[in-house]
Amino acid sequence: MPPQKLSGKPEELAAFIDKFDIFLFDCDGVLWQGASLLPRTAETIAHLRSLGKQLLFVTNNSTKSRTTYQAKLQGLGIPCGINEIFCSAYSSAIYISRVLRLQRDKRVYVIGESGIKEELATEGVAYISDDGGDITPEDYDSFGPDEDVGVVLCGLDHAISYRKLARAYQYLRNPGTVFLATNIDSTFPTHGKLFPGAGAMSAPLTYMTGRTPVSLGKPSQAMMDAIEGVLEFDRKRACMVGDRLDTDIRFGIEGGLGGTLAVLTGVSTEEEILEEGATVVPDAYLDRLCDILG
Ligand SMILES: O=C(O)[C@H](O)[C@H](O)COP(=O)(O)O
Repeated sequence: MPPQKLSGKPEELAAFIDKFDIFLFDCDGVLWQGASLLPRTAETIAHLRSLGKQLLFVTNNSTKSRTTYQAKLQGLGIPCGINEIFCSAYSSAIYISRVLRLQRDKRVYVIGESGIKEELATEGVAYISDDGGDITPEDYDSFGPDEDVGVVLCGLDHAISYRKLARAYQYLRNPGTVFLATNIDSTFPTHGKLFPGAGAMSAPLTYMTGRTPVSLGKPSQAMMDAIEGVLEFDRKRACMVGDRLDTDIRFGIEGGLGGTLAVLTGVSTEEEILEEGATVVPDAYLDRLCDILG
């Protein structure tokens, strides 16, 4: 069935919203673009809360920790609890400490930003990273496989460099080193345009090593399982709201959620949503999130 466009159709929209007790919100491209909140977002979130809906903010953006997201949301006028936030930096840290159970004497080599480092520290996982300066003759001599590095974890890094990648490549030459990515989004929506996403950071390593990272962000169900590990909810009464078909909407569909709702303020376009033969199709879509307010 083609997805229903719900903008400007208050009755259909109310009936759709009524089907769910919990809404999982993607962040970049749904709530905000970069530092700018999209129009009337805080009001829309408050409206859903006033209807008694449970909310969860689920973002692939690993540059911030849950604590920093909580401060960002609150600063933008969206009060929320820390347990309402789930980011790919957190799901990666949980995966490394609780699923992989990385030995205490092993370290994680991080390509990424403070969000990953903070979440690893909270889980008690030791990590190293590189400052990313120019590679030097000494680096060519000293870089090499390191038995102490058990995991290479790659996320969005606005200061990605040859040196960071060269070091990761040496660690990954050891087949025992686990290769993880916080998420593998090809692009990242900000300032009304698309820029390279986290997947563009790990892709050169895949090209170099022939190895594909395990991704801990949407649409990976490892993220859904991690969410369920901390929050009990009925999947059939849950709706995933997102701007991206291949991550958010696919995450909801493959997770067996009761519904998926796309918005057109981020990556995926109306043409892609309505494309004949599309493999990932939301149940419904809106021009923008605040259309929920009518
Ligand atoms: O490349 C990335 O990391 C992502 O494009 C970005 O951070 C997505 O965040 P989300 O839309 O899940 O909030």
